[in-house]
Amino acid sequence: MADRIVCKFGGSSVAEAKQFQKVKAIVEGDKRRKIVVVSAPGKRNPKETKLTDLLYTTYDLASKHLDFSTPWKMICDRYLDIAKDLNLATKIGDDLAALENKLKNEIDTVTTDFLVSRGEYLCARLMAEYLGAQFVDSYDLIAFDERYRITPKSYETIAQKLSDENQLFVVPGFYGEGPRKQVKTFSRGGSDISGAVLANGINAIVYENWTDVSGMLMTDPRIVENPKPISYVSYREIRELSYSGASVLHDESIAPCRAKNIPINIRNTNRPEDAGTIIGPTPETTDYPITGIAGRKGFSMIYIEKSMMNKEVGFGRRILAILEGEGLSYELSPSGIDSMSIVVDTKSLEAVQEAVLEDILLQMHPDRVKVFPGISLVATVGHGMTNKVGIAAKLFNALAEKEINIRIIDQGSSQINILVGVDEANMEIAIRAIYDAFVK
Ligand SMILES: Nc1ncnc2c1ncn2[C@@H]1O[C@H](COP(=O)(O)OP(=O)(O)O)[C@@H](O)[C@H]1O
Ligand SMILES: N[C@@H](CC(=O)OP(=O)(O)O)C(=O)O
Repeated sequence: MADRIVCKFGGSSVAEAKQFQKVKAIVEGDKRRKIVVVSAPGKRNPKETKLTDLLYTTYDLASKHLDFSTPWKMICDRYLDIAKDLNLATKIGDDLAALENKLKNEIDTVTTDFLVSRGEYLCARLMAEYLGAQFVDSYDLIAFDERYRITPKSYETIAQKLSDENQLFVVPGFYGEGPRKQVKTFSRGGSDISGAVLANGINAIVYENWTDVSGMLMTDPRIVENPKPISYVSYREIRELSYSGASVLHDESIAPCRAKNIPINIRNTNRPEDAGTIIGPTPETTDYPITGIAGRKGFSMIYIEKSMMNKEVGFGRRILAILEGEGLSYELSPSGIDSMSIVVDTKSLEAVQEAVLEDILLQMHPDRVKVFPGISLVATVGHGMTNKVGIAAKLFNALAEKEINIRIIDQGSSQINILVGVDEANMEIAIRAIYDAFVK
């Protein structure tokens, strides 16, 4: 079996014709790069809107029978410019006109997921023509079951449909086939998952994830100026970091690679000479006790207080059952003797908050129940922290010096992640304080 590489190019790597040219040079630079996955064109500058967001706006307007010409024209211009600048023969204008017609005259037959998926679909069509590669639709490769899990059959389909080892394939990221034959997208940033699933399906020797930074940095470069790069990070560490907000890699893209020990290499399309970050199975010793810091906003804390709670058998289980009954998943649940806090996603809570609180009051008879919105979670991650004395003290001291009130503390049993909950307004300050304490 020949060694093959799956390479995924994110929105920033396909934002315009000159980025397509860089992609071509990269793909042609290593003959093992046989499967190319693309996102929809991203921002050409920080002020621009991602094409995926323009598609969401277009759908929103079209479905309300409002004028969608402004975002739609921006979408069309992006594709037409790329096709023109690269002298492509594809009649992309015809595809766009057909889509526009559907939006105007048959909007009831168009779903959000279908329209938004066209961002990746059209980009992949252009890329396939530009690279002289075979286009394969991800709808024909990746299938979801009723609970939106990727079906095991998908991996067999991928192996079979992409079996020609001499062929270069281009596949759109971000979507697949839903359980009712509809187009179904992943969550935002999901092209990373598409690439990982294909890497698993074809037993790739490496999954390359090409973006606009030279690998994973110790924290978000939009928060700390020039954070130190990470040359190696374990699957477990990256999962904690990406789940907690390190948006460079979608957290659900780790499992498909981890299952087959396929290393993930994060690389920079604008600096292909940089080695980037390798993500692999084993922990490695690093210069610092921590590997990275990440933060995510948008959480709420449900706080429940009841005297003698610890003696009430099944209290925690029944509270969680109430959440389950409303289809609400929870992130973490630090508890005391007479109190319990449950951290949930604010947006998901909003839809069911009234029902959840009513159920808790009626079924659990608490002394007090209150929702605190506006919480962010900051994760400090690293194998180097395990069994090391003083790490937590240093971290809390750094936050205290900045007068940041800690709302939640959770050191997972894995010991490779210390999570703190702070007010959203303090998230960036907290990340900078922790970075300065451990790295500077
Ligand atoms: N720890 C981190 N290391 C590197 N980049 C990070 C980190 N946290 C957040 N980012 C951001 O992730 C961005 C890359 O992800 P994304 O915008 O999804 O790229 P793409 O369009 O290539 O998929 C970087 O430009 C950077 O701003
Ligand atoms: N285009 C989709 C999927 C994706 O993965 O994009 P990117 O690779 O640019 O993060 C999104 O914006 O969510």
